[in-house]
This record gives sequence, C-alpha cells and structure tokens, in this order.
Amino acid sequence: MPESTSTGVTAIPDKTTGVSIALDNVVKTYPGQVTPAVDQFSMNVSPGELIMFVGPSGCGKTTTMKMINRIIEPTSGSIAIDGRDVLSLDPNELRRHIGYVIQQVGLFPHMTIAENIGVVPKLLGWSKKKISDRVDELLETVQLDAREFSGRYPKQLSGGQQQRVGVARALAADPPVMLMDEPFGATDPITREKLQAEFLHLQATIGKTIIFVTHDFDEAVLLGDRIAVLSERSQIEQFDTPAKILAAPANDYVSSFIGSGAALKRLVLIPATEAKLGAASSASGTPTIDAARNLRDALDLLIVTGAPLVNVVLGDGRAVGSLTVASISATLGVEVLGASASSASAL
Ligand SMILES: Nc1ncnc2c1ncn2[C@@H]1O[C@H](COP(=O)(O)OP(=O)(O)OP(=O)(O)O)[C@@H](O)[C@H]1O
Repeated sequence: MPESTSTGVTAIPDKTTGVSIALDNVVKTYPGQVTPAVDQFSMNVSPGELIMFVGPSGCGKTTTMKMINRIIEPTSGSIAIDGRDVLSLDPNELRRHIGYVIQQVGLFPHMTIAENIGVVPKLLGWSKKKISDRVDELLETVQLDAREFSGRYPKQLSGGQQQRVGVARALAADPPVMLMDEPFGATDPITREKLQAEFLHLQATIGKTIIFVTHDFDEAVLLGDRIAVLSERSQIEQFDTPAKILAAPANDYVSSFIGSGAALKRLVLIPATEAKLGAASSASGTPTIDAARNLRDALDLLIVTGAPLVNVVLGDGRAVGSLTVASISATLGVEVLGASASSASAL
C-alpha cells in the first residue's frame, strides 16, 4: 500500500529500489544574503544511480542535497522524485520516504540501537514484530550482531559501528532514495575504507538512488556511478562517470580538484581480474589479493610488501594468476614502476 500524505496525495511510491530524481533550475538564497548559495542547479538522476557531489567547503553541496528532502526549502525551481513534485508534498511525510545519513550520525543517545533503527518504521505504524524483524535484518546487513548490539546505547559503540547503525536506520523503511552527507567523514582511514567497501557491496544489492556528498575526490571515484564536480554556488563544472572525468577533465578547475596522479586514481576502477594475469606463484609467503579487489589494492600490496608479485585468489583460496607492477602498468597504459610508497598512499 502506498503511504499517503496528510493531504491524501501519494507521497513517494512504495518502491524499494531506486527512482528518478530531477532538479530543475533550483535556486537557494539564504535570508539576508544577496548571492545565492545554489544558483540555477539542474540535474537528472536515473533510478538506482549513486551520484557523488564533490566540491570545496562552502560551494553549496549540502544545501543542494538538503533541498531534496526539504530540510532546506528552495527559493525557486522544481524538484521531482519519480516524477512527483516534492514541493507539493507534506515535508514530514516526504522525509519518511527518503533515507538520510549524516557525518555526525545523529543517533538518539537515550534510545537503544534497536529503537534508533526502528524510529521511522514506528512512525509509519509498523507492528512491533515487523519492526523487530527488520532491525535484526538490518543489523546483519551492516555487519553488526543483533544479539550483541540491539540493546546497547549509541555511546557504547565505536564511531564506525555508529556509522553502520546510521546507515541501517536510513534503510529501515526501505526508501527508494538515500541522501548521504559525508557519512564516513568522521572515521579513521582504515574504518573509512572498510565502511566504503561494505557500502559498495550493499548498494550492489539494494540499488537505491543515492546522492552522496563528499570532500574527498578519491571517495567519489571509488563509490560513484557519476560524479558532479561543483564550484561556488553549486555550479556543475563536470558531471560524468569517474573514468571519463579522470580521462578527460572538463577544465582546469576539475583538473585541480582531481589533483596529481589521475592515471593512478583510475586503478580503483579496474578489478584485479581485468589485468592480464601471469602464472600464479607457488612460492610460500607470496602475498595474495582477493579477485574482487581492484588494481590499486594490488599495487598497494606490492609496494608495502616489496614482493615481486601478488597472487590473485578466489573466495575458496584458489589462485587464478598473479599481478606485477609491470602487468598493472600495462593494463593502465601508464608506467607505475616509479610509484614510491608515499605516492601510492597519496593515490
Ligand atoms: N543557514 C544558512 N544561512 C546563511 N548562509 C548559509 C546557511 N547555510 C549555509 N550557508 C552558506 O551557503 C553556502 C553553501 O553552504 P553549504 O553548507 O551548502 O556548502 P557545502 O559545500 O556543503 O560546504 P561544506 O563542505 O563545508 O559542508 C556557504 O557560503 C554557507 O556559508
């Protein structure tokens, strides 16, 4: 049954996989300001796409994103989700159909983890049993043991665990759209990489339409189907796939945002098995990398271990071949032999 707004108008459809989002000439001028924070922003997002907004602090990323769930009201322009004008919907009803994850997590400190995840389902009138089943399912989805974590309070969790709960809470009512504002920004680099990998895996199965704001271009390359590189007033400097932006930045602004090593950054987009693999080594102590990982992971491993090659292995541990710096260079079409450990960590 589709949920209805207080005006009886169907809100966002009762779909669980992604729907389209269309922003048309959206403007936001904050009260008392002359210059708009977002100026004539237009973008069409296809169902199931993961769109990254990247740009410097203050360029208007968050303002643009928050207009989609009307935490911020646009000054002018139109926004449609699945063809429905969001400005004509009841804002509270709208927000129950859009998952929202923020850097500060925003878990309610006096509620248990289960209660935090169940907030929106409860508002939607789900039964206790349905909510509790859903909480267990979501905790498993974000790799937290339900028996261990359901009854805990947010302060009894690490930062990374809290972020996972934040993602679970946003997914609770299975919304077709998710808005994510620097969701992994406050975590240390190792936790962040883990959360990113888990999130990519999750999105492959749930197929939500996601707008994801980040400062970090490398995060955008790793996660995004398309990246919007934004400048002042949320102007779109380039909107394309990570591979195309890295291969052909539209202008100097985009180039400077990519920073050095555009070719090397492309490594994260290439699965380990896409390179020409050599014979697997049977030498003991040969480092291994899972076939699902990418060429950047393989290069990092080669540099960190100093080994001449890494074996690429399947889930059952069977080696399907090996990678060397030379084979990675050949796949990329760029010599990465000179890459030092420090330049690799800056990839
Ligand atoms: N409530 C507000 N009142 C007035 N100006 C605001 C308000 N919120 C944001 N701004 C201004 O609007 C511009 C865009 O801010 P916004 O938060 O959207 O940028 P951002 O790209 O998300 O930045 P960051 O990456 O630092 O979060 C900035 O110049 C900011 O100072």
